[in-house]
Amino acid sequence: MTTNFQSIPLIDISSLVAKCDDPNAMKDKDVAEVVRLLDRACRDAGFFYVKGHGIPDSLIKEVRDITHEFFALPYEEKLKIKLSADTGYRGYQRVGENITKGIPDKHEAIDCYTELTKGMYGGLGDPLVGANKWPTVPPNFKKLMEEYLVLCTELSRKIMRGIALALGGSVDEFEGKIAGDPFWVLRIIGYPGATSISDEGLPKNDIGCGAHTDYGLLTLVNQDDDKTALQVRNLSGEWISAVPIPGTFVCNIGDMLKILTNGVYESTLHRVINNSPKFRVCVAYFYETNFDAVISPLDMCLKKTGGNKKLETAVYGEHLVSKVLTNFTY
Ligand SMILES: N=C(N)NCCCC[C@H](N)C(=O)O
Ligand SMILES: O=C(O)CCC(=O)C(=O)O
Ligand SMILES: [Fe+2]
Repeated sequence: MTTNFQSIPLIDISSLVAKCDDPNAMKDKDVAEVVRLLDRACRDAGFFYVKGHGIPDSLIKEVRDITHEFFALPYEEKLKIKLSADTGYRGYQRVGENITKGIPDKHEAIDCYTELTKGMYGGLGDPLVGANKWPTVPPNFKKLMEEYLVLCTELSRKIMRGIALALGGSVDEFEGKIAGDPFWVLRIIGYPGATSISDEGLPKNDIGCGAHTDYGLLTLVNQDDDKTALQVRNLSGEWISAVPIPGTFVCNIGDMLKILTNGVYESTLHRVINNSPKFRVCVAYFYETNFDAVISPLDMCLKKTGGNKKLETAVYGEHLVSKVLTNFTY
């Protein structure tokens, strides 16, 4: 639904993280307050920062540092894990290879997904079949990212528990058939620094990632804390910067959660412009539904919106595959 928000709310989720698996969680006044703040943030902006998430700052920082190290390698080294249709769209893409609304983005990235095998889900996932392409330099890259993925999955499950309560549902509303077996996407992204100068004499850059929405339930953004580049669009079309706040993740809602809530929560448009002269990295973890989940508005959300189904039913895996196939020219 989104509003003319001018800033992105920051929520301390420590009580939710500690207690969301306790059957009496909602009776706890600190949890109830987090739930209320989540509801406000998801309605107003579809974007929020979280602190008190329990993932060690040292690990979050190591993930960004190793990402800087990888992108600083010679191009030939990075090409050893090149992404193509043959790799199931997994691996490294150079600057300009990913396309958003027809325009090449000024970013390079490694894309990883839950591994799929041929014929799984009746062939729905076949374009994405393959093993992830992890770099062998820096040597501990795969191990670190896999450790990080486990923690992001667990944290996302907990935030989704809070969101389920925020909608007035049961705590496990998004488990079972919706996301009892959540698919994940990891995008390890590098944005080259600005090399030109604006009329005002400031560094300026091309668009690092064009305006888009995310595809699934919830995104956790781990961004460099010394460059402001991520921008979120409010109702009047103003771009509000998600200024880095050390120790936090930027969280945002994806298309599947928008459908589930019948638009009560928005998958807000956002884009990236790195106007800093320095190279910026972001590691974005996407917590998605089950790959084959059939997603339509929940009854409790239909009730909140006058009973009319505003959004079409979607199959998550189809949505993802159609996006991935248009993000590349092959
Ligand atoms: N898995 C997710 N959400 N990836 C977001 C990528 C957004 C850019 C992409 N070219 C696009 O147009 O969607
Ligand atoms: O670089 C960022 O801060 C966000 C990237 C993003 O929006 C995405 O990969 O979907
Ligand atoms: Fe995004």
